[in-house]
Amino acid sequence: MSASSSASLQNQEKHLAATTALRWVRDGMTLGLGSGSTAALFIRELGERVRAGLRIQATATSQASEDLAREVGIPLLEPRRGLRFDLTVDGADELDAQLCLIKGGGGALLREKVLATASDYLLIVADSSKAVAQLGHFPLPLEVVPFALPWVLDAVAALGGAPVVRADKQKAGELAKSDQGNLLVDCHFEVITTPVELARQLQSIPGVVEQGLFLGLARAAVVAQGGQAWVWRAGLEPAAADSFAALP
Ligand SMILES: O=C[C@H](O)[C@H](O)[C@H](O)COP(=O)(O)O
Repeated sequence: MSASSSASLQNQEKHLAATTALRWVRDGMTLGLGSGSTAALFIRELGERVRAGLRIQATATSQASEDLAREVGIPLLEPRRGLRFDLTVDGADELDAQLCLIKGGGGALLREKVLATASDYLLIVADSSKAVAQLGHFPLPLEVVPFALPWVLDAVAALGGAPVVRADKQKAGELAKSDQGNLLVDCHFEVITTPVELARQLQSIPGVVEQGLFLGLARAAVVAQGGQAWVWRAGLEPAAADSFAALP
């Protein structure tokens, strides 16, 4: 398969995952809006439903998703005490059969984890390339306070994570910054055999604001493969998404 037809299949899968998730959004819900290209497809489709009369409110996990939500007419809620989300729909960079995730490829891991934690239901939407037997091939992102960077790099290297400070793709010679103005470090572990232990070790490094392992947070994932959307739940066999009239 050529690179362009594989990218187009991946886009079709992302779109199928996003539209499948949309079927389970109900009037009156308060939603968390994820970040990245798959979540963006969901936000665009959600905007169409809002313009057709669906009543929901939402908070976004990144400035880019917030801008998109505003553009497509989704009513937005500012963060406030007591705010909870019925459902957050977000993408992932990798997911395994236990619904352990790597997130943050787009740098939005901190706000994504805040909203995931404030949500009653985190639903992941993904194309089939994201499903892996073991996490770690995708470099694990960290959000890091700039002052702490050298020592964070030392600590990650000592854990075997081959850290790379992320460059800004748009501005040559500059480093990428998160929405909070922090730096992003991608850790190349290749295989993560003990994610809980690794998450604890990374989170305890001073200066690491957040790390991209999302463990025990996702309730389900819609993984699209070709023309079929599957629902993944931790430890269960994937089931056809069409068999669920409401959130799985
Ligand atoms: O920081 C970015 C997020 O974690 C995204 O949800 C993740 O990178 C997946 O993005 P995409 O849907 O573009 O593959």
